[in-house]
Amino acid sequence: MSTKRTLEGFFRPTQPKKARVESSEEASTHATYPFPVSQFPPSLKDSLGFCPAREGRVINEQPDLDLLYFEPYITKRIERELFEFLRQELFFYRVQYKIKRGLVETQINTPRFTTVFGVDETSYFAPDGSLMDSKTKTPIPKDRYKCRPRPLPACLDLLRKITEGSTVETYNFCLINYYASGDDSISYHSDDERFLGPNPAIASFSLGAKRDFLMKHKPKSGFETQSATKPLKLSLASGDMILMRGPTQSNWLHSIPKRKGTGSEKGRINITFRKAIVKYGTENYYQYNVGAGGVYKWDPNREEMVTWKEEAM
Ligand SMILES: O=C(O)CCC(=O)C(=O)O
Ligand SMILES: [Fe+2]
Repeated sequence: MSTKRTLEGFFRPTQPKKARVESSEEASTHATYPFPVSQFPPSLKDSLGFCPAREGRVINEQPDLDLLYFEPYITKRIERELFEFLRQELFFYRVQYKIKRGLVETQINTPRFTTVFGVDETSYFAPDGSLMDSKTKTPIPKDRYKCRPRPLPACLDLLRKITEGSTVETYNFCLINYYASGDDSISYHSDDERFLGPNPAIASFSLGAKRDFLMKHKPKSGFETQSATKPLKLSLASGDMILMRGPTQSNWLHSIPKRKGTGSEKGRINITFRKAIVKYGTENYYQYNVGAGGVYKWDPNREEMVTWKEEAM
């Protein structure tokens, strides 16, 4: 063995426990990002061209329900790589906020990691990353938003375009949840905010650990007779995508309940694509998915989310 190789071996840094995910040289940058987000490696980009892997199955046999379930959407060949890539490349938040009911103020700790990209229809990002007014095509006034909207990084924008093609809908927002373990959850809610317009379509991807997705009809008011609806339980697997559309959001609630000992500790990423039509939607999404706290990033050596510090880059 030559001296050179011996020395190289001596100085080689200790390997991380898990090999880092392959990532390409170019990355998406923006003044609002804490750090650049890598582009998909060619292996991922090429295989996404073959998605959806299956046709969607319509689930609409109950009142006010219209789902299109792709089982899976992301081909088996790449779902693991896509999960590892996104978990490693994105920045996340653990948002805290206060709600006031009457005189009582309660602190809410969002029980999952979140992040968001996008801007509502009244604005768009110019190629240089600046925000423009959709009507006048001129730069927006500095004070239009209480938050600092972020463009979708190239990797998520590619997935958005593919999703638009297969759902025949358009989206300008990408929200991401990371459920680190079975203790992370989202309680029963519906995504029928007025800023999404009537009958919003929401495309929701699952990657990583399998988790139960529960749906139940909204309670009827006291005067109405209880409609004959059955709660629904879908076991969402890595690569699956569920499109919720039509009257679904205004009539049904959905949740990911806490779960123990079913592999949930391996972590699950949920990606939703939505379309916000007014400025308030942008402010709401950044308030509840970025907030004012610190940045978290996946640490491949510790295999957990850790607080990210600028000097660590
Ligand atoms: O994680 C999921 O599958 C659902 C997430 C969700 O409902 C939401 O972010 O509004
Ligand atoms: Fe939701």
